[in-house]
Amino acid sequence: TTLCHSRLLALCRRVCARVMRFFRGRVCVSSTHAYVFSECTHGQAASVLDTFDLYAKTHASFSIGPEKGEFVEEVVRREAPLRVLELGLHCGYTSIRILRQLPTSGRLLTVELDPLTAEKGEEIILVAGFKSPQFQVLTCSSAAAISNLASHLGESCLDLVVMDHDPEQYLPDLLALQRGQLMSPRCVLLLNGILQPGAQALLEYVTARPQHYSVGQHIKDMVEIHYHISTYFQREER
Ligand SMILES: C[S@@+](CC[C@H](N)C(=O)[O-])C[C@H]1O[C@@H](n2cnc3c(N)ncnc32)[C@H](O)[C@@H]1O
Repeated sequence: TTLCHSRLLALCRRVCARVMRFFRGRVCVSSTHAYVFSECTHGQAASVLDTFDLYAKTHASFSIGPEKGEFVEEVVRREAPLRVLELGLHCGYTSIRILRQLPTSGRLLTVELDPLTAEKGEEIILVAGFKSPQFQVLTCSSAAAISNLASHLGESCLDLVVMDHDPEQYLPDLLALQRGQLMSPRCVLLLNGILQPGAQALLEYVTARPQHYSVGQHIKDMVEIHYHISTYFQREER
C-alpha cells in the first residue's frame, strides 16, 4: 500500500508539474510575443533576438538566452545541416538562431504542441524576416510529428535535432527517430535542460552506446551529441 501511495503521489506531482508548465507557458508566450512584436525592428533578426534578450532581463522567459543561443549558432555554422528538426518552438527564439546560420538550401521543421504558441512563434519568425519554405511549423506533439516526418523529409534525413520540449519525451523521441531511420549518419543532437530527469535518461542511453553516440561540447545545461550510424546498428538495433 505504501508503495502504491508513493507511486500515486509521484504521478500526481508529475501531472501537476505538466499542468503548471502549460499555464506558465501560455502566459509567458503571450507577454513575450507582445513585447518582442512591438519593440523590435521588423525584418531584422538581430533586433528580434536582442529584444527577446532584453525582455528576459526583467521577465521569466522560456527562451534559451544569448549564451546557449550563440552555441546553437556555432553548431549550425559548423555542421551546415540541410534538414533540421526543432522540438519545442515556443516564441521562436531558438528557431531564429538556427535560421540565421542555415545554409541557403537548408530547411527547418519546428514542432509545437500548443496551437496558440505555434501561431505566435511562427509570427515572430516571420517578423525576423524568414519565410517559408525556409521553415515550417508543425502544430502537434513531438511524437506525432516524428511519426509523420518521412512525408516532410522525402528522401532526406535529419542532420540536426534540437530538443527543448518535454524532457520526459526526449528518450522516447530519440528512439522513434532511430526506429524511423530519420537521422543522417552525421546527425547532431542538441539537448537543452540536461539536468532534468528525462534528459538524464537520454544521456544514460547514449553514454551506454559509445559505438553509436558521442557526447560533445556543452554550455550551461545544453549539450551536443554526435550520432555515428553503421549498417550493423541499422540492422540490429533499430
Ligand atoms: C522551453 S520551451 C522552448 C523554448 C525555445 N527553445 C526558445 O528558445 O524559445 C518548450 C516548448 O515546447 C512545447 N512542448 C512541450 N511538450 C511538447 C511536446 N511533447 N511536443 C511538442 N512541443 C512541446 C511547449 O509548449 C513550449 O512551447
